[in-house]
Amino acid sequence: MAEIFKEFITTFLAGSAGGTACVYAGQPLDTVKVKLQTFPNVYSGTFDCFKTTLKTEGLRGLYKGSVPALVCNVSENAVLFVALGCMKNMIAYITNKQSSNLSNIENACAGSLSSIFSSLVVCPTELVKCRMQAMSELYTTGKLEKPMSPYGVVRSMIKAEGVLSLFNGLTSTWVREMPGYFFFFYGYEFTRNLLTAKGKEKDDIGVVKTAFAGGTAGLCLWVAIFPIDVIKSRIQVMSVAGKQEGFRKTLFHVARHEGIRALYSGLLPTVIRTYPANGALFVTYEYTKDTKQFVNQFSRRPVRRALLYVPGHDVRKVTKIPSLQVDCTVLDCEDGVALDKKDEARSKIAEMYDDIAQKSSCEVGVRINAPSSGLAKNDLEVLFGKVPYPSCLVVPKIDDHHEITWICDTLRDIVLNAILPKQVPPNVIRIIFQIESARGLLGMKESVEAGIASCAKIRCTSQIDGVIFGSDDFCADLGISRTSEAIELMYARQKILTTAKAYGLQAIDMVYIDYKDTDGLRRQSIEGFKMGFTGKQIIHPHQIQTVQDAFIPDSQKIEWALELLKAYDESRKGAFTFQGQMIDLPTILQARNIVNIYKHINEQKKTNAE
Ligand SMILES: CCC(=O)SCCNC(=O)CCNC(=O)[C@H](O)C(C)(C)COP(=O)(O)OP(=O)(O)OC[C@H]1O[C@@H](n2cnc3c(N)ncnc32)[C@H](O)[C@@H]1OP(=O)(O)O
Ligand SMILES: O=CC(=O)O
Repeated sequence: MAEIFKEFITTFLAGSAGGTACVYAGQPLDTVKVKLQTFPNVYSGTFDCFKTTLKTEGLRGLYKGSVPALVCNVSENAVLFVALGCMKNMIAYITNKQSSNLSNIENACAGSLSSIFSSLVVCPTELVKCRMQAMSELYTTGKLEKPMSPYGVVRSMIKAEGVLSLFNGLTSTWVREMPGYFFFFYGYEFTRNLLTAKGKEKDDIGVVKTAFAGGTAGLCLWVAIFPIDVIKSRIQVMSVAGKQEGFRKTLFHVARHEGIRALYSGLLPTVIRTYPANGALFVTYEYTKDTKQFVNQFSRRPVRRALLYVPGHDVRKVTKIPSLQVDCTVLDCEDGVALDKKDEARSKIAEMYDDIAQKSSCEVGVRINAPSSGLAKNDLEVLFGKVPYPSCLVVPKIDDHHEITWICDTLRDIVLNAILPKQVPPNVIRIIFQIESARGLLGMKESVEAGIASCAKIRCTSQIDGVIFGSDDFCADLGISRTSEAIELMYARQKILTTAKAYGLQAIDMVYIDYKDTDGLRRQSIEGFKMGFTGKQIIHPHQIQTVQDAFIPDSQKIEWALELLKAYDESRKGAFTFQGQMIDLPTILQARNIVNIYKHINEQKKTNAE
C-alpha cells in the first residue's frame, strides 16, 4: 500500500513538474496559436501576431493566461501521468507483460485512455485560459464590454449558466484528446525507440534525445488533431458572447464560411512551440519521476546503530555482506587496506558495489582514503563517476575545514560532469566524516559548517549526515595510552557528540578493537548510547548484535517513556510527580527522544524487510 502511495505521489509530482516546465517553455507561442485560431483575420500570420502582441501588450501579453495555463497544465499532466501509470498497468495485466515492456501501440492506447481523465481537468481550466489569451480581441471586437480577470471569467460563467458551463466543450475536448494522446504517446515511444542505440535501454538516451522525442510527440498530436482544436477553441472563446453552437455545427460553419485553411490557422506557432514545450515536459517528467528515491532520501537519515567496516579488497568478506543483519556496512579503501592493495580495493569495490548493494538489506557505503593521502581524488572518481554509486561516503581524517570543502566540491564536480550529462544523479550521497586528530577536534565546528555549506551549493547531490570519532588515530595523534574504561577519550567523545548534535547530525562512536570481548563491547556501547551517540563503528560480524541491541532503548525504558508521555498529556501541568520523580519539560523531551528512536528503528526494520 505504502508503495502504491509513493508511486502515486512521485508520478503526480513528476507530472506536475513536467507541466510547469511545459508552460514556461511554450506559453508565448501558445498565446499566438489561440489568437490565430480564434481571430484568423486580425493578424497576417504567426510572426505578425507575435510581433503585434509583443508591441501592444509587451512580454506580459505573450505570457497572459499563464496562471490558468499553469493550473491547466500542472493539473492536466499530474492527472494524465498518474492515469497513464494505471492504464499501463491495466494493459500489462491484460496482455500478461511488464508495464515497462509494452509495445508502442499499447503505450499509445494507455495514453489515449488516460486522457479521458485528464480531460475533466483540462476542459474547465483551458476554457478560462483561452478566454484570457484572446481577451484583448474579445474586447476590441466588441464581444465583451470590459476585460476580465480569470476569477471574473469563472464567476460570470457560473452566474450566467451554472457550474456545468465550465465544462463547455468537454465533448470536443474528449474528441480532441483521445486520438491526440494516442498519437502523442505513440510518437514519443516510437521516437525514443528509434533513438536508442543497440543493446541500450530507452531510459538511457539522455536529455537531448528525450527532449526531441517529447517534441515529436507534440508534433504528432497537433498534426492529427489541429482542426478539432480550432473548433474547441472557437466554442470556448466565442461562448463568452453568448451561447455557441455545438461541435459539428461549428465545424461545418467554419469550413463553409472561412475555408479549410481556417481549420489549420495557428498550426505553425503550435508546431514551433511543441518542441521546447513538450521537450521540457518529457525531460522534466522522465528525470523527476525517480522522486521516489528523493522522497525516501530526504525523509530521514538511515539508522546506523552499527557501522561495519569491510576491507574493500577482501572479496570473501565483501560477499558476506548480504547475509549480515547490520544497519550499515562500509567498504573500506583506507586503514583496513594495506598500501599495496589500495588500487585493488578501489577497483574491486567499483566492480562489486551494485551487486552487493542490490542483494543487501543494509546500507552499503564506502570509505575513501584521507584528503591528505593523495589518493582520495582517484577514489572518488572511480567510485562515484558511474551509476550506481554508493549512497554513503565515509571520509577519514578531516583535520581542517578546507579538506571537507575540497571533498564535497570534488565529489559534486565528479557527479555533475560524469553523471548529469547522461541522467539525473539517482541518489543523494550521504557524507559522514571522521575526526581523528587534535586539530580535527579543535576545528570540527568549522568543518561541519564548511561541509554543510559546500553540499548546499547544489542541493540533491550530497549532504552531511554525521560525524565519526576515529579514536585509535586520535590516540596516536595525542600520544594517549588506552585504558579499558577509555576515560582518556571522554572529552573528545563529548565534544564530537555535542558538535554533531548542535548541527542535527548523527554521532558515531569509537571502535572497540578487542572484538572477542563481548562484555567489554556491550559496556562501552551502552555507555555510548547513554551519552547520546546514535551508533558505533565495528570491525567484525560478531559485534553486530551486541552493538545494535545497545543502541535501542530497552523495553522497560520504552514502557516508562510511553507511560510518562500519557501521564503528561493527562496532567497538563508544568511539573508533576511520576513514579516518585519530579517531571517537567526536559524529562518529557527525553521520553520523546526514546520513543522517537524506537519508532525510527522499527520503521527502518520494516522498510528493510520489504
Ligand atoms: C580501528 C581503526 C579503523 O580504521 S577500523 C577499520 C579498519 N579495519 C578493518 O576494516 C578491519 C575489519 N575487520 C577485519 O578485517 C577482520 O574482522 C579481522 C579483524 C582481520 C578478523 O578477520 P578473520 O580472521 O577473518 O575473523 P574470523 O575468522 O573470526 O571471521 C569469521 C567470519 O567473518 C568474516 N569477517 C570477519 N570480519 C569481517 C568483516 N569486517 N566484514 C565481513 N566479514 C567479516 C570472515 O571472513 C569469516 O568468514 P568465513 O567464516 O571465512 O566465511
Ligand atoms: O578510523 C577509526 C579509528 O579509530 O582511528
